Amino acid sequence: MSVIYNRVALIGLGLIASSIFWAIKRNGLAAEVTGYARSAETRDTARRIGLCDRVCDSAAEAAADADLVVLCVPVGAMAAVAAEIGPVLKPGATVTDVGSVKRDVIESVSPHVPEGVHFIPSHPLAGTEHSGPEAGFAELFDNRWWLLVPAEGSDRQAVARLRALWEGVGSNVDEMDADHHDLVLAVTSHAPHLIAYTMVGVADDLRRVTDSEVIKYSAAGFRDFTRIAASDPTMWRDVFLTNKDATLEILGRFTEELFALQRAIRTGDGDHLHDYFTRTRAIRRGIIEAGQDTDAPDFGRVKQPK
Ligand SMILES: NC(=O)c1ccc[n+]([C@@H]2O[C@H](COP(=O)([O-])OP(=O)(O)OC[C@H]3O[C@@H](n4cnc5c(N)ncnc54)[C@H](O)[C@@H]3O)[C@@H](O)[C@H]2O)c1
Ligand SMILES: O=C(O)C(=O)C[C@]1(C(=O)O)C=C[C@@H](O)C=C1
Repeated sequence: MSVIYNRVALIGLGLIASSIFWAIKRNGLAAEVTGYARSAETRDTARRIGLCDRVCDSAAEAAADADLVVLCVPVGAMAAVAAEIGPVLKPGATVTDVGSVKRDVIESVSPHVPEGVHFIPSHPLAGTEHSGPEAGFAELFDNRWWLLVPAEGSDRQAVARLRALWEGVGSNVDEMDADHHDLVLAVTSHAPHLIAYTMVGVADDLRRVTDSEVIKYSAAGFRDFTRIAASDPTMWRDVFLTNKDATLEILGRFTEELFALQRAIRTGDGDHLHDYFTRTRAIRRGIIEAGQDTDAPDFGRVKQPK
């Protein structure tokens, strides 16, 4: 593949930034990648592991002269970082972000983006429960969605160029409106994370009753919850504070369904439970059949006779 941006700057050097760096290097998509992280310790680690061609001591130094700046910090830190780099951005450059929430990021970053610089928010639908500069790997975005959230009237050439970069790191790219994005992600990512955090919290409370059995005998379903609940506390605090309305809307619906299932269990309504689980199983089969979860152990096996 060929160079898409001459110089890319990564602000915030954690899981997502380091994965972007390794994926850019894998396919030679930029001539130079600069980087900055707030803590000196993270910058030292980045230098030690060769993360970025040049690690800078300020966000402004990393962003100056960049053709593309990627904001890879927690959603709540986006505004401060944008304010710091705004004055040094060169005309014609593009700024994007990888934040898990889009409306809030647009409102907090846009005021700091000068005229003549393209701001094209984006979001990779890929991650792990790990964080920090050593957590990244080049394959993270392979065959995952990467959503672009351009404002109406955005420069289409700038959008196409950013699309080419994210396709170059292995993703499938789609465009979406910010509010729709935040609602969809509240269903598919934000509410599920909150439920996992809660379930693990409940188990931890119970542990005092059952000693270490909850951990010792934890079945696969619970182990999946513990993986999700190990995700970065700062990142997820910011997600819930900035995608408040959509998350509360989905949690409201979740609670209603939970009460209905609770009632079915109490009244012995097996038909309700069976019908409900049949419906949800069909959703899982649909995801696998659409080829959207190639990591799943049951991938390719769903067409067996029922
Ligand atoms: N982890 C995921 O699964 C995932 C997936 C998709 C998108 N995202 C989004 O990507 C962004 C980064 O997440 P991550 O998982 O890479 O986090 P991370 O914790 O691994 O890295 C965040 C980095 O930002 C730095 N940072 C924090 N505040 C800063 C500030 N004010 N100035 C400069 N640097 C600062 C931290 O030191 C760290 O290096 C978040 O906005 C998150 O919502 C995360
Ligand atoms: O796989 C995981 O560990 C993730 O939580 C990744 C995940 C998700 O919910 O799917 C988390 C947050 C994002 O903004 C995008 C992806």
